[in-house]
Amino acid sequence: MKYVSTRGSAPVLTFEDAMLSGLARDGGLYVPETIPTMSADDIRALHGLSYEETAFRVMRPFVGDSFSDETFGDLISKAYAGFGHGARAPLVQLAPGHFLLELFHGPTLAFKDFAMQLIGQLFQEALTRRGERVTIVGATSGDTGSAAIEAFKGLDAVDVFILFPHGRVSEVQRRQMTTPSESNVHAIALDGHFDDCQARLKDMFNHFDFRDEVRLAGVNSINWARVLAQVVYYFSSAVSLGAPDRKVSFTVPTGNFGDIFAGYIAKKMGLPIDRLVVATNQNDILHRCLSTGGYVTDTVTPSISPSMDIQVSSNFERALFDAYGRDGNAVAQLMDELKNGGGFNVSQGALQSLREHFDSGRVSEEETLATIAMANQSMGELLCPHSAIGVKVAEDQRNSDTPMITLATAHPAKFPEAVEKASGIRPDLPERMADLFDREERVTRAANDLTALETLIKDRIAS
Ligand SMILES: Cc1ncc(COP(=O)(O)O)c(C=O)c1O
Ligand SMILES: N[C@@H](CCOP(=O)(O)O)C(=O)O
Repeated sequence: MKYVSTRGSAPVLTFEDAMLSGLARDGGLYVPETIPTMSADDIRALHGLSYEETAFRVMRPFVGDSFSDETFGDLISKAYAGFGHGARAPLVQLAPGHFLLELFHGPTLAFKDFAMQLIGQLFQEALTRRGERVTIVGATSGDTGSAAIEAFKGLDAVDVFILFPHGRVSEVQRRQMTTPSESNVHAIALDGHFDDCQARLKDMFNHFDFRDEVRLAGVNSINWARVLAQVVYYFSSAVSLGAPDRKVSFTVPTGNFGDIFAGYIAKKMGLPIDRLVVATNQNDILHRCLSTGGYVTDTVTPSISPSMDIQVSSNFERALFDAYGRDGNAVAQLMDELKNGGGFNVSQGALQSLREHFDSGRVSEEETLATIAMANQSMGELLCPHSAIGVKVAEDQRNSDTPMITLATAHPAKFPEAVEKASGIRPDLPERMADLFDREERVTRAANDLTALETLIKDRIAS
């Protein structure tokens, strides 16, 4: 199995090398050269399997020779052992034909744990075997950072630096990043918004002297392994509703387009998915793009769903690569226009191709609060604001022929203020996190400046 860059001119890599590299050296994102498929019988055979067994069967063809069957199976088992629900990703019914996929039973209470817990294991295994060490730098609007710190803390083959936007993550998210005491993890509060954090991260990858000196690696969804691990729950949930003999649709609260892109990969693999619906908050670049064809950045407006306060949506590049017939030069040109002019227009052909798979909807702050209240009263489910955005768009767009699965991407207790304002209920953190607010915080404030950030990282590694 080989991986190619969306911009067409970086070296072709194996799964393991793509995983350890993060961003491709031409600035693009790695994708599989070809997408392995599963037949209807292969999918039917997933009925009754555990989440871990499903994960093995869905992901195995993408991994190639990088890990043996036995090792890969063991690492999957270790990854999900700490989840707080036997099903790992339970499906609950909200209304006739509408289901909620609860992805918040992992250690940091967000869907990021599904991928991060696994790639923590894969990194440690691969780096120990190779006798190598890497520096992971991640950008977060709250959940990726906490999941990464949780998954990589204390591992001896990695140092982890997480850039988060100062003052723009929830208090629970911040404390999850700043309270672990392990010396290999570092939380950095950047003066800026999430797009600044992500832009500086990409600058570091494109600054080859720094990249090679610190042996830079990434665990954002620029890393293909992150996307791959998220493909699994599309299969597990669709199968539990009757796939491959019944089609389903998914609505996905979306920011960086990684989670919904995993759904697109599941569809390409053969899972009968009807619609993939992008649900955005007021930072709605994806909804605007799918509606008009114009991908034009705007200022990031803080919202009550802070993890989705994103205007430059990294993985959209992977969708564009397919929509432009896998033409890396065309994608590179669009990304240059984005960098230099703040946007681009998607060609008619590419837009039509995107619309064959994706629908979209945008939810205001008021609608988000109203949906939390409605779901609590009428559906018996306390939603986080991100999941509420998904439920609102799903309710607006679903039809009676095809079951709709909405992804619940975080636990309501990560965003207690918004949930309490909407429902009158202040959700509690699980018992194992009950002392989160008593733990000591460790954080470095930093300017939005590439050189200063690189110096900070190099100094920390050397000390
Ligand atoms: C709770 C939550 N919901 C939704 C999203 C959006 O997911 P994606 O960036 O994969 O589109 C994020 C951040 O990634 C998140 O943390
Ligand atoms: N919402 C994310 C933003 C980063 O997304 P990623 O999937 O690319 O890691 C977050 O919570 O940090």
